Amino acid sequence: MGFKFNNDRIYDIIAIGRACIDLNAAEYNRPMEETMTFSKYVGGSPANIAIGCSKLGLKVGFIGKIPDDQHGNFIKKYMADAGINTSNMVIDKEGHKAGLTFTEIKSPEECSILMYREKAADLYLNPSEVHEEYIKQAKVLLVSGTALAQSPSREAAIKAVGLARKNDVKVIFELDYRPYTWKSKEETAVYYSLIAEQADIVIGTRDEYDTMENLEEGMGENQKSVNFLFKHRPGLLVIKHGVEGSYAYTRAGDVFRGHAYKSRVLKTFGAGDSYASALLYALIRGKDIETALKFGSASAAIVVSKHSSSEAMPTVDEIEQLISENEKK
Ligand SMILES: Nc1ncnc2c1ncn2[C@@H]1O[C@H](COP(=O)(O)OP(=O)(O)O)[C@@H](O)[C@H]1O
Ligand SMILES: O=C(O)C[C@@H](O)[C@H](O)C(=O)COP(=O)(O)O
Repeated sequence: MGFKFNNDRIYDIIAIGRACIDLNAAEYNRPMEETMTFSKYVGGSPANIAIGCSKLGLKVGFIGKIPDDQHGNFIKKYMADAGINTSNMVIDKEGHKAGLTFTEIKSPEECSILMYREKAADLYLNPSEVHEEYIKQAKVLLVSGTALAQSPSREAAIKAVGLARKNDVKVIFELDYRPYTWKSKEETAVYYSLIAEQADIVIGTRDEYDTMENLEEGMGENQKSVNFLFKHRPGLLVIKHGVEGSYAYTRAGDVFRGHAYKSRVLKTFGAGDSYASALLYALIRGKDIETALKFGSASAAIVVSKHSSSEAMPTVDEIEQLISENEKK
């Protein structure tokens, strides 16, 4: 069973949200306090997903705001070189800076991120900088939950969803909960449910669904989330459970399980973004949901074995090879 997209569009997917900088610990197995060297990559969940999709061969566009400085130049050039259309990446003229994410690799299982999101340029994307002419050229609009954290980026993202709905562009909501940018969990739940109810596909971890439902982490249940969201617009819900794998629920009542693949894990971050890019690639290319879950899991297994989130995004061949090696076992 697959998911139908509008095929007469220039872009397979347009993502809206942050394009930032990741500074990943270049020294492994030590706390950040003792880490002296970091490697720079483009980061930010929607940018990572856009890069992953482009590397898989999809035609990708991006809507966002980047700083008017060396980091902004780096982000724009990297994304353009990755094949992404950057015509709707607006340069901030008010002195806002790039969001920075430092990562810590204490052990393959114990990783964390430290985000600098104060006055990040992406949060200043204005609704007037979101254009219907651009959005209507896409099959899919990918909205990152973090874009809803503050105004005016919040209104920009809500406008984009409205334009997508008006122009029959499928809305994919990646919950992408980063507490650093939000004022309160109560507020997060309000905006998350508002957009999830209007989306065609929602993707998130079990904890992120708990946040959307305004529950303490660990208190939610997949079936209750599914019952709630299928009262609204979504046709497909994807709930991720880390190394335990993931589940996809369809409005028709089907449930599919995706298993995580064994990997030589270097760090855990990057799993979610690589998973989303390959899952969406597979769905957009008309593959069935079970195959899409395999694509997502295989892509994540590859990225957790590498140092970055964006640069490490795999090719279709690498993903297919990992899947077929596991099917021979
Ligand atoms: N340690 C791991 N080894 C292999 N695959 C993993 C690992 N962690 C996560 N994955 C894969 O990545 C997917 C998304 O990971 P998850 O941790 O649930 O999301 P997020 O990174 O957004 O928190 C999982 O469903 C699984 O397939
Ligand atoms: O999303 C960010 O701003 C940070 C990412 O760029 C970083 O690489 C990361 O944390 C990715 O983790 P994931 O959500 O597990 O894919």
